[in-house]
Amino acid sequence: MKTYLEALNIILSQAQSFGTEMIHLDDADGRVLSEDIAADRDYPPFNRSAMDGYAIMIQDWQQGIREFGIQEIIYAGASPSQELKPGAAFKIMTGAAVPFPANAVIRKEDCVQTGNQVSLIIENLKEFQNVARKGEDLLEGDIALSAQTPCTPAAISTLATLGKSEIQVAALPKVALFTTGNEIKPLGAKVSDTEIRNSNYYLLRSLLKKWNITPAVYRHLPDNVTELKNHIENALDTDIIIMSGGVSAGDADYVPEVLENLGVEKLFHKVSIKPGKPIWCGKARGGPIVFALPGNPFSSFVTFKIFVESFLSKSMGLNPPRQLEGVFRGEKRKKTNFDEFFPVKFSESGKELETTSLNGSGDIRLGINANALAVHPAATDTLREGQIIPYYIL
Ligand SMILES: Nc1nc2c(c(=O)[nH]1)N[C@H]1C(S)=C(S)[C@@H](COP(=O)(O)OP(=O)(O)OC[C@H]3O[C@@H](n4cnc5c(N)ncnc54)[C@H](O)[C@@H]3O)O[C@H]1N2
Ligand code: MOO
Repeated sequence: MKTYLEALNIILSQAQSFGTEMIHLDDADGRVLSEDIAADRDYPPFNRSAMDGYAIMIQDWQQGIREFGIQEIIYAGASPSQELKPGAAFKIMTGAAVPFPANAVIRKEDCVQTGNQVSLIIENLKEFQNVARKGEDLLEGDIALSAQTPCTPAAISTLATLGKSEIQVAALPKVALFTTGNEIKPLGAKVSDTEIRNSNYYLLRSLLKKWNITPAVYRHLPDNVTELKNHIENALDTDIIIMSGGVSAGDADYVPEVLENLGVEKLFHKVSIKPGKPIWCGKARGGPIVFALPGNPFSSFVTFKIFVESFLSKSMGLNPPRQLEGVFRGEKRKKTNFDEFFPVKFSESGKELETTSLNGSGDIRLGINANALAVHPAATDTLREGQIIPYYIL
């Protein structure tokens, strides 16, 4: 049986770009740039006043002038009608261009204006005080954002500043999602005493949404070889097939055999982890990678986070989810000799990890208060207070 790191390496070696596409900036949230973005001009594009105040020539200050006649008012976006004269000041607003030969701005609070005269009540003044100089953020042609930058709010704001209303981003994969199981009913349907509702559809849909992916194909399939075969076969033109349930040892766990009979080459079946041991992963030649996740809700969740997200990250040109280290609080035993993933809450410092409640991988609340998944390493029987362990942020 593979360890999860071995399984992860196999999955990462399958990662590949899904191409690129042009999108509008309105739709860019969470997408990943696939082009370098150069500054179209210097930024700031002009010497920009950082304060509401008065713009003067430092040379006047150096010659001892402390009282100036106000020559003109400059609002943001405007230019003065005449060049600044010696001994004069412009009243100026934050964001306005400080026009040559003005080269210092004294903020309003440090001045007293009487009629059309302004007196400076400061001790020192430096050249370009309170002025953000043209090009000090970026020079025209500088790379402002490089390919593979995620479109965070800050990146989107920068793109807007640069006038990029259309951007090239990594294309999203075409995903088929199948849940399986005769006992699983859709929301709204009547459930008998032995049936349950289809939470994994909503779980996996929600996990995909974070990646801006909406499954192109979705079906709930019964534990029936013919139905499984027909629907999976029809989805072999996608980039990724994600399935839940039907992968362990039960008499109705047909998913691995159906996939193999369809020519999907097995990459691995079973990984030495808990939860998620029965995961099956394969690749159709020239077709999709298939993640057949175990049906228990917490198992589907963990295997999606560890395996599917790593695959998506690398394929989209992002760094895979990072393994961090934290200090375990409490005591935890394990019976298996597998790596065990368990839900934890990390403290504000991000360093202390406290176990949150979970009643096995079938717990319908999936360790709901957790913000991270910690790893109880295979070789350690008992985790003790203060032990350093790996974790992944959820
Ligand atoms: N003899 C063995 N039995 C089991 C093994 C094993 O190694 N030997 N592994 C266990 C482990 S670990 C897991 S995890 C489960 C995984 O089983 P399957 O992937 O075959 O999943 P199912 O049997 O179809 O379902 C498991 C569990 O999850 C519920 N489920 C399934 N789909 C959904 C859904 N869409 N929404 C909500 N809940 C779902 C299902 O009703 C079952 O309770 O196998 C163990 N058995
Ligand atoms: O590994 Mo299973 O995923 O515990 O229930």
